[in-house]
Amino acid sequence: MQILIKGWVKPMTDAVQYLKMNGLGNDFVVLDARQKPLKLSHDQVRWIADREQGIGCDQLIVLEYSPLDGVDVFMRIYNAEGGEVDACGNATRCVGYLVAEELGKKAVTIHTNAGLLNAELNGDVVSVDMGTPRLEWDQIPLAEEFEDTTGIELQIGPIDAPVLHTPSVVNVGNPHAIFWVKDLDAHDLERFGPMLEHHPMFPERANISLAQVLDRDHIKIRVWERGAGLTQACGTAACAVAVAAVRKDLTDREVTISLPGGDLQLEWRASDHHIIMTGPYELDGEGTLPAELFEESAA
Ligand SMILES: N[C@H](CCC[C@H](N)C(=O)O)C(=O)O
Repeated sequence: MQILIKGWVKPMTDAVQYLKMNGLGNDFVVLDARQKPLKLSHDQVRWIADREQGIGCDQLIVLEYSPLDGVDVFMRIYNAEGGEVDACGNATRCVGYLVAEELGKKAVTIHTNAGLLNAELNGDVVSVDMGTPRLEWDQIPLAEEFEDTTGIELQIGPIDAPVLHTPSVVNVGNPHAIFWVKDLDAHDLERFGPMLEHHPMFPERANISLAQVLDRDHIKIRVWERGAGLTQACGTAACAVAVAAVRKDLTDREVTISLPGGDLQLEWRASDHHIIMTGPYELDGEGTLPAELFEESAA
């Protein structure tokens, strides 16, 4: 049986084909492991994600069958550093497109470790219901208890002269810390990102966003992603920032989030507290992984 997704024909050979996709420049290698299960080691993921030695991507996405009835696909997500994570907004739009095209449906259900996500294909954009945010300190999670997660106290910098910051924290299937700034370009995120990602306050580390509110319906952000570093865009960060901005009454519930790679439309719906993220998807190409990549696992 062959699966045709816009020309991505899976020959029934041992070669492992992949698609290259991106959401606003946040790029992915997508493998379809539904016909032939794939068990990837940390090192194999890192090789695939490596932009010099391998194929190059921010995240590796593996499609599997979901064990749940009525669910169209299971989406497994690995960061470039090799670890598996539970949510990836931009990739969810890309997978939503792939599976909707393949099944000839407009709306599909995607199973992730963070829960079931509904994606709807509307021409050149996909809208994803990313579910409801988790807002309690132990759901982020944080190492210390905070009543108000719209602004926690975070000591950063040298022991003898620490600087107190008060980021907002939100979990949208993965942990996010949002630092509100007046001028996005005045901060060296490449330098601060890794320190903040690994701050002891975040036992599962965190995705770090700098957010500049431009208007009640527009926020500009840059993101240092956990396990991937600076990316052109981060869908879950856009979701987290939109939720945090409403909680702090900085914006209304429908907001445009501008990232270096482009804009996402976000709504944190008042009726059911679901986060609806709408944005583009792009199919960049396809290829075949080298057979030797899998020889080591046979060894
Ligand atoms: N780095 C994220 C996963 C990818 C998120 C991002 N690519 C997105 O579009 O949401 C994490 O470790 O939680």
